[in-house]
Amino acid sequence: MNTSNPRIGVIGTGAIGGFYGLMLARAGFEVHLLLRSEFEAVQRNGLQVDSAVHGSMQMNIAAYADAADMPACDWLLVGAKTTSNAELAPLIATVAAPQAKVVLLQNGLGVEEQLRPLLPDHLHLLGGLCFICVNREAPGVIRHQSLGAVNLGYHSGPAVDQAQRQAIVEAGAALFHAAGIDSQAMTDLAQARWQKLVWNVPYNGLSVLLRASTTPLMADTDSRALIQALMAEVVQGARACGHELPQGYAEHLFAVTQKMPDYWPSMYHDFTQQRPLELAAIYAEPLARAQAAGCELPKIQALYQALAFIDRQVASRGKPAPTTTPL
Ligand SMILES: NC(=O)C1=CN([C@@H]2O[C@H](COP(=O)(O)OP(=O)(O)OC[C@H]3O[C@@H](n4cnc5c(N)ncnc54)[C@H](OP(=O)(O)O)[C@@H]3O)[C@@H](O)[C@H]2O)C=CC1
Ligand SMILES: CC(C)(CO)C(=O)C(=O)O
Repeated sequence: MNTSNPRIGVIGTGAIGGFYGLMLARAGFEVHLLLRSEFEAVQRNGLQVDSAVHGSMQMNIAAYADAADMPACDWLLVGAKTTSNAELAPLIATVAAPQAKVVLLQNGLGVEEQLRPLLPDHLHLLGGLCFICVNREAPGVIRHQSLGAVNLGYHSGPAVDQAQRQAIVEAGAALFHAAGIDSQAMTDLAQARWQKLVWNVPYNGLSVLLRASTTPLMADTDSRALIQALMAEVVQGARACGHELPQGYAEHLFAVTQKMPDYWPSMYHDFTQQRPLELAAIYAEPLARAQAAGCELPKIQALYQALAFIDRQVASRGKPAPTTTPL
């Protein structure tokens, strides 16, 4: 592998993949983007990120509609939704250089465990937790509203010991640093995935169920109370599974969200676009793990059941007419 100028492939170039892909390309890295519905637009016009933090950025970056056409990459950033991972596994294997690092830039729990058996053993698998507000606005156009950090942790692969695992994670964080992105090398990916759920469990699901973005969700007494109760259950589930989250973490996230611009979580965009919701990774897996540890999470369970109904309705009926559109 090329350590001085690693080749970076983005598998699934949507909001997350496009934002980080463009930032890395802008920093001088060789970046290759795999796209599907937006391939022609990006090949024709390049990729554009309208960022409230970095300004408007536009770049022509090598774009592909077929993974077989991509060169072998040292780092693969998976930016597709968790619902696509199984179908993406053969594409990842096709594009990966020997001993490539595959980084799942995704929310939820159990995503690495689901993908691992579908990948060749010689690939390193990492998780990446993205603290950012981005969404696709038009084909090849991404809106970046705020934040941007990516925290990385090693999951599995040929690394022989903890020192080697940590060196790989630090090398990944260094790539993001070089692109001006905050990134921490984490030692405990499972804990970090639970921690991120403290935000995603309440806000992602409630945005779909109540058709509301963060500002109205935080302004209403009942939805505020519900957010706090859901956050408390995630903390409880994490504890039952052996992950004691930092004291006051839920309160911290609540305060951070109050300072964020009004935001529609990515699950809401999936709902309005009639795409499958990331329910397995964000709800079913944490519920199953907590239950296996003897811990019931009734409010999360109820939210999950309501969302599963909506998800099935969308899948079976096609387009519902959303009552609200994202801002
Ligand atoms: N958006 C955000 O602010 C945040 C998102 N996350 C997480 O990041 C992950 C990605 O989310 P996000 O970027 O919002 O998702 P998007 O829907 O914006 O992007 C997903 C991309 O993957 C592409 N894709 C899916 N399957 C394939 C395939 N078989 N071949 C090629 N491309 C494919 C989609 O293409 P197509 O257009 O054809 O569907 C789309 O471009 C999720 O797990 C989400 O929860 C985490 C933090 C913040
Ligand atoms: C919590 C938030 C909004 C920003 O950190 C995010 O990362 C998400 O939408 O998943």
